[in-house]
Amino acid sequence: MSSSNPVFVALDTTDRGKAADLARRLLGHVGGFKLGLEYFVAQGPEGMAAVSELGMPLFVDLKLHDIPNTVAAAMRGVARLKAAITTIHASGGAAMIRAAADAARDEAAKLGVAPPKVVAVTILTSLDQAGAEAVGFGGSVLDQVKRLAALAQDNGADGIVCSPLEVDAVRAQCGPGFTLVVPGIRPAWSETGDQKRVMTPAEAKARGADVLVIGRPILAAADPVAAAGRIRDELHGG
Ligand SMILES: O=c1ccn([C@@H]2O[C@H](COP(=O)(O)O)[C@@H](O)[C@H]2O)c(=O)[nH]1
Repeated sequence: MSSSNPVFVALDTTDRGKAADLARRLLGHVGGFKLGLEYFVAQGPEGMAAVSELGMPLFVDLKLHDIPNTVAAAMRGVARLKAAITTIHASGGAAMIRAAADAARDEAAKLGVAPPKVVAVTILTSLDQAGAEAVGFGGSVLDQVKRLAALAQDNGADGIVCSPLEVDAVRAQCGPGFTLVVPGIRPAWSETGDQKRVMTPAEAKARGADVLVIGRPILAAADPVAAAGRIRDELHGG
């Protein structure tokens, strides 16, 4: 990941021209680009290339969650996109996590490229305690995130996705080499929207997040480049 700028901007759009234009404008202001399911469904692999050809690290956020055989096959396709980071759901279970991690590494080796970091989504940052309980996660959100982080780490994942609120506890549990990808980032000047477990970029970074995923605070700003610059300044203590 970019050591100087941990921000991956979530280019959440279905529009290839808009994604590529924003990515071009944000070059040098963020550390990488994240493209998700809405973009992939609309634009496919060619649409991903329209952003990856700009040369910045690409985060392919498809949150795969299926039986191990299906996830492994899909993960081979993700590796062919030359993603730097990609996601699965930790709740897919041990065998699914292992299949995803093995497939990513195996396909990348065949292509002679670096494998994507396979990171496992724990509890979505749009869920609060009540929301997590409603889908059947018992105990505190923090305990569930720690449990899923251990499952992911034990089965070959490179890291997890969690909210900034869990970063220090997961870091203590999983150690320095485990990649913590953190959405739910909200500068003090931005709206929370549907995110429930949030923190500012500087707070999340100080707690030990490796990658800060930021969408609407940049995308919905009147001037996305200025918003990205403001976040970068805040991360440097400005
Ligand atoms: O738990 C999760 C996992 C993924 N995301 C993704 O991050 C971005 C956040 O966008 P904002 O506009 O900054 O809220 C978005 O692409 C989500 O799909 C997440 O928010 N929480």
